[in-house]
Amino acid sequence: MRTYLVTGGAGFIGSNYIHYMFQKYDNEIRIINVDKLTYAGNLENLKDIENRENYTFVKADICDSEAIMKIFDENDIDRVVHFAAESHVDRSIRNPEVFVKTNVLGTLVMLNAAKSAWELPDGTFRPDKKFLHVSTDEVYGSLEEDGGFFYETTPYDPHSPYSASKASSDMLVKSYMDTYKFPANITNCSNNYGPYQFPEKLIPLIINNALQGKKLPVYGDGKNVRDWLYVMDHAKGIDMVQEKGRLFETYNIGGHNEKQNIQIIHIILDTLQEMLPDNDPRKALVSENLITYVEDRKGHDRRYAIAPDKIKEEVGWYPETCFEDGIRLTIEWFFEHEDWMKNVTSGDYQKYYEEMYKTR
Ligand SMILES: Cc1cn([C@H]2C[C@H](O)[C@@H](COP(=O)(O)OP(=O)(O)O[C@H]3O[C@H](C)C(=O)[C@H](O)[C@H]3O)O2)c(=O)[nH]c1=O
Repeated sequence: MRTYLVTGGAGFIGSNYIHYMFQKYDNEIRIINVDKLTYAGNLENLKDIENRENYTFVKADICDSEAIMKIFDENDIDRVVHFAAESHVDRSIRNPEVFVKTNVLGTLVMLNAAKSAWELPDGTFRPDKKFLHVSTDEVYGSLEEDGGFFYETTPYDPHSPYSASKASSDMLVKSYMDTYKFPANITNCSNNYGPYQFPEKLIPLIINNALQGKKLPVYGDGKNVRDWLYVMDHAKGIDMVQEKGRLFETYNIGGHNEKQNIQIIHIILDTLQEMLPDNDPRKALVSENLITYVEDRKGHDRRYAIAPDKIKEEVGWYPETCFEDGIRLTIEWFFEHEDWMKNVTSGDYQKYYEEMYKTR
């Protein structure tokens, strides 16, 4: 039975990946999930699988090399899938340090632990051990409004402290592959959306605010473009890259679904109107009048878009969920998980939200 070590498995993408993996492999795999449980990590995301015999949760910080080494000492890990990261651009602009610590140093700890567990005396690695580093398309910088794509060969040009920290972590993984022939892959994904996403990110924030009749903050002119990827498609892509991709390669994973932020907001409002029953009091609150143009994000990247070629040709992956379906599935999930949203937006979230939008 293959054993996976998933870092950041209680977060948004990590928890969806764990769900995907158990749906696909059921009892054929074992998953150890190591997560620090920051504000963005939530064991509620994994409630339905927490009692599985082939699942273990370890609360630890990936920067704690002793705790990470212990996991490798006690388990014969076959696959590492490294999600754990600070991920919110706005937070990185306000407080970059924690991004460098978790994203850069934490990745180094993971690399060192896997290397020392998997390395043979002759400097080669035990067969069939693989490390996958989950990263972002933001490392490539920003595209012009009217064209072009990010390719795996596009030079890195990160702009925010967040993307700079992810670019650094990618470079560390690359250096381990180049120097030690460490068996790894890097994936760079576009903007994810779907169940369990923390409402600091555009889509869940807009859904949550609209349902409460709160203002919908649009940064700048609202015409920045993101390439939206349904999170379960991403989970499938990661698994396919790890099993079918060429070792040492980078694969971009994009939604091929470019939309301006303002378009996203209109689609959400229309879909909410359509899905809410007439007798639901929230229906009257959902309105375009909530749209509020606010101060732009500093250094706001204009456009991200990923070329479809490499992962499709080499691995056979493509995004299966069209945005219309993905957004309905997401909204349906939020309707069914009102308590989840209430829990994650209580306490510190209010403080964060008020501070973030004080000047906006
Ligand atoms: C929260 C918020 C955002 N925006 C704008 C800013 C962006 O142009 C777009 C999406 O913002 P968000 O913060 O959701 O995501 P990105 O900054 O594109 O970054 C995200 O996608 C990449 C791939 C990652 O790697 C990041 O980890 C992930 O956070 O909406 C607004 O206009 N209003 C708002 O209230």
